[in-house]
Amino acid sequence: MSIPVVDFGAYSLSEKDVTDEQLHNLSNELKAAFTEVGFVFLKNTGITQDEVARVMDISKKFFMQPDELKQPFSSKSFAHNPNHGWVARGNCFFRLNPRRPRDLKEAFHITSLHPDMKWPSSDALTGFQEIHTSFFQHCKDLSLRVLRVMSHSLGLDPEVFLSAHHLIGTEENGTALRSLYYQPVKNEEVKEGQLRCGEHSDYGTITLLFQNAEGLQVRSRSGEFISVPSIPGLVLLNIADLLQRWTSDQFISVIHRVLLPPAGDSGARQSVAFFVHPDHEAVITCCDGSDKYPPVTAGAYLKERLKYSYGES
Ligand SMILES: O=C(O)CCC(=O)C(=O)O
Ligand SMILES: [Fe+2]
Repeated sequence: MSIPVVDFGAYSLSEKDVTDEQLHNLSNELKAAFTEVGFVFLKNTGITQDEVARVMDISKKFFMQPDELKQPFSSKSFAHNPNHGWVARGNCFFRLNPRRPRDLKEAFHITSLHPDMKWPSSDALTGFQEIHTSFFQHCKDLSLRVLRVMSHSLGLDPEVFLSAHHLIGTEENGTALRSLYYQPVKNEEVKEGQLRCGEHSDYGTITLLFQNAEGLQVRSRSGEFISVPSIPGLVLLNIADLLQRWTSDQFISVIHRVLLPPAGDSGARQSVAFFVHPDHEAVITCCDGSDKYPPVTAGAYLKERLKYSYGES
């Protein structure tokens, strides 16, 4: 198995709209990837490698600061949104596979673009808010385009997924931009079984992923883990659990993980993930009209998943 590459140029962010024929072709290519692999590389999306590099550079400047300077931006310290902000390495939040020791990483989360949110703004971090906000918007725009193609590929009303994603960037929706920093690994400090990111599947509808180094592995249908290359300029897109449920298991959400670097590799690794979730109040019902899964609101589903994974809501 390898991850297919699909040219999204016809519906890139620089295109106003897509023709019926282009939509039809894109639908066919993406449907094959979503039903057989669950992951796909998109090229020519309109999100440029320069933008990705800017997000990673400014994030890295934030992460490289001493903890005292990051602490004021700690998640849970925001009254408006407990998911916004810095999550320190070693935080109990970071155990995507609860059977393994904590993941070796730290992160900065953005879920709300509410004007009252507090952002790092020291001279060294000039542009942090603007760079992240603009990237969030581009990821949102691309995700909505992908969701439109998806509903087309299943022969559904074009609005069926889109109408449940109106509130991205507000308190009423769980979509998150997560900038991740995997620190250099010193072998003598690693616990048995510890990874950069334990085995898991994502919770929402789709995830966009940008990475600057290898390490990601995806589990194939036959059960073996396949290494995914890191290809600058391409967007890695995967199906997450709620969309698998929504599509009555037609689209598959697959397990993935991030390995430790090979012995002797003392490099850090960065990635940026955009986890798309429907609006908290959206009711998710099997789109083929079956009752394979009972209806659930996206907010209740997310809360349950977080409780199970992290023992918190
Ligand atoms: O860093 C990566 O490449 C993947 C991270 C991931 O899968 C996640 O945070 O859900
Ligand atoms: Fe993931």
